Amino acid sequence: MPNYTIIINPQAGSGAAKKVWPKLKTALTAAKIKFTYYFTEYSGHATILSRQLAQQLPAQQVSEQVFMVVGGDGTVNQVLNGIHDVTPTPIPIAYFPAGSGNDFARSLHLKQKIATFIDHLIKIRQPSNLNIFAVQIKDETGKIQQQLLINNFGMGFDAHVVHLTEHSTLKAKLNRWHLGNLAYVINLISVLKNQKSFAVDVQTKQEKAHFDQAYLVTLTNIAYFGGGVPIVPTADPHIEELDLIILEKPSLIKFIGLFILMLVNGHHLNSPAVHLFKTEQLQVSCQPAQFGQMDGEDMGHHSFQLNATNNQYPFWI
Ligand SMILES: Nc1ncnc2c1ncn2[C@@H]1O[C@H](COP(=O)(O)OP(=O)(O)OP(=O)(O)O)[C@@H](O)[C@H]1O
Repeated sequence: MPNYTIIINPQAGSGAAKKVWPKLKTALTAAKIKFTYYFTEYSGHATILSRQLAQQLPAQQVSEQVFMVVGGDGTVNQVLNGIHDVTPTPIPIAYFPAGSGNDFARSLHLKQKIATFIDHLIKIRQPSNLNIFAVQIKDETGKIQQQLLINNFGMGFDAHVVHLTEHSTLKAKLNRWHLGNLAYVINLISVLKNQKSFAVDVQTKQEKAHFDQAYLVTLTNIAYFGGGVPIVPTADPHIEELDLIILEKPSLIKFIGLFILMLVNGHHLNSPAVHLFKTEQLQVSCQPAQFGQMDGEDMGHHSFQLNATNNQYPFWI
């Protein structure tokens, strides 16, 4: 059985992770699982903390280590970015979902029930490789960021919703009644009123495309975004594939119709206003500046240029 280094984000799920941790800790101890644990202390700390902890591991212990995340999609993203290149053999990541949206867990059917999680954990013998994306993000200042992502990168509509939600107290208030995702729905209405269309250029290995009236541009590794909205039902992290969906600005009535189709049967993908690229490498850029989101984290307001490729990472799930 591996040694677990556990990173808990006490803020995830507006405190859900902090609340569940004592019960999870008791269950891990009862199951005789070996672990050490650390709480994140500020936003972005999971990357720094996990990196430091991975760097401190004696070489002979690396093959027995698993890093476990107790938090949401953003914390998994940060731990992955923290540890992925520290050791010659990547350290697998286990995950107990305790965030607000938990889209990564949803796409992998991971369990939030402690007993089921522990039962499964003790049966795992080897990691499973999943697809992740390596992205290079350049903004209008020329600043380049290299990041790994597990779920999606969005420009425009979805990122605008994330921006408003992350900058309001509504999500925290609603999370008290386990209704945090309602904050996204409420902000979605405000974004519907304010989001303008924008220009997007796409280049894949196979084709080039330009859209003058893009509204939502989302590169995704999984079926969901925004806490369970099935944006690309065929996207699957078990498949080495980049899925880019572009929605051209629809009328309000058409948007509502597409949204209903998306929730009901995924037939929004058949609309002429929706364009889906499935590829192994792509470049996408937007003009003028738009809000961006990566794995549900606000990336600010920029004219992004994105380069993305597939990668594989071992998960202990
Ligand atoms: N101690 C802390 N204080 C304040 N913010 C923190 C702390 N630790 C982590 N964070 C930040 O909390 C944010 C949210 O984390 P996370 O995405 O895991 O939870 P969530 O948003 O509730 O879940 P999901 O992404 O699944 O919707 C991240 O941006 C992270 O940097």
